[in-house]
Amino acid sequence: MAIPAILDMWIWALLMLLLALPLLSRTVNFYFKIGSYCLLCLGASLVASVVCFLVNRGRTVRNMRIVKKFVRVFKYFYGLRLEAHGVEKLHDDKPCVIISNHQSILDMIGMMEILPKNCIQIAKRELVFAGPVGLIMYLGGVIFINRKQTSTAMSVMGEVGDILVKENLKVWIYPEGTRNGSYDMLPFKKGAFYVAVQAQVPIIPVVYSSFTSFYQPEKKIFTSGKIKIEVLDPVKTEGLTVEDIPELIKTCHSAMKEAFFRISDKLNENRTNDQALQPEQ
Ligand SMILES: CCCCCCCC/C=C\CCCCCCCC(=O)SCCNC(=O)CCNC(=O)[C@H](O)C(C)(C)COP(=O)(O)OP(=O)(O)OC[C@H]1O[C@@H](n2cnc3c(N)ncnc32)[C@H](O)[C@@H]1OP(=O)(O)O
Ligand SMILES: CCCCCCCCCCCCCC(=O)OC[C@@H](O)COP(=O)(O)O
Repeated sequence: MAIPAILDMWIWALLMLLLALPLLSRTVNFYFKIGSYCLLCLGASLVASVVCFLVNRGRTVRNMRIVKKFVRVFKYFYGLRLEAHGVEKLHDDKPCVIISNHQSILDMIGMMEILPKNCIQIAKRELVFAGPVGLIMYLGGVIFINRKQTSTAMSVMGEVGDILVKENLKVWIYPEGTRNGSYDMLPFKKGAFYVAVQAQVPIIPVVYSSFTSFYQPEKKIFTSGKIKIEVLDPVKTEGLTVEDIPELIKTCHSAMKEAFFRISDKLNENRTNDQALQPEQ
């Protein structure tokens, strides 16, 4: 008996939907999680801004302790387990430049997990306009730079170099200069190294394992997962000058890249060969 064409079409449509459901649910899950993360950031920023005003009455790096308390809760909402090693290297009450790889807007969770006291951050200027998120960054002492204008960015970073020792501050900079979700590390921008050499303070590299085991925006994947954090040994800059900066960058980049592949490797097992993190040849 021939199935009426209209019924046949509906059966096909239903079959297609059932087949697409896992993909659909993955995509729905991805946007739900990212959307909720942004809303969480906005809402928490608003509340944290009020608390910061009440407690510290304005812009001060001390507000970052309040930000930390809020952001450190986020990992539980997304089933992210963070495992940090060497964090004690950040607890020296002395100025330094902290540099770390930058993979996504989720990096805030990893940063706030280990952010030491009196540590300001360098951010792109656009973020100051992200509503309450920009407000809480401003209140927390974040320094905003215009990446499109090297000269002004350099002078702002130069000012950072001046206050580090004067005010016993640390500064956290993402030397890749932008989010990088690839299986590798981008070449480093030079600003962080100029600041460290100018202030003659150590550079402390921090490496986060690849998020690709649980977070791949291009494939709409955002599941629970594990982030390994490794704080590497401080790199001295005493006695160095701007001529030493290219070598300094190479030293930091290769140490971080080695650590990145090492701590990401285990998260790599279920990845196809061509995608696997390939250690430097
Ligand atoms: C309560 C709930 C809250 C929930 C919400 C969360 C709130 C969280 C709160 C708080 C945490 C906030 C965390 C914020 C995170 C934000 C992340 C970002 O936005 S990352 C993007 C911005 N960061 C960077 O871009 C830094 C890295 N970039 C640099 O350092 C660059 O060097 C820069 C921008 C200074 C210039 O970049 P170029 O693109 O021009 O490239 P180059 O190659 O580095 O420099 C070009 C030439 O300028 C010279 N130069 C660079 N810096 C110099 C300097 N300081 N002095 C002299 N010359 C310098 C270099 O020698 C080079 O010259 P020759 O080509 O070698 O001849
Ligand atoms: C009013 C609009 C509000 C929009 C919601 C804001 C939610 C923000 C979530 C926290 C952002 C934390 C800072 C961060 O990680 O920014 C990423 C930048 O490095 C991006 O640089 P780039 O675009 O990769 O060059």
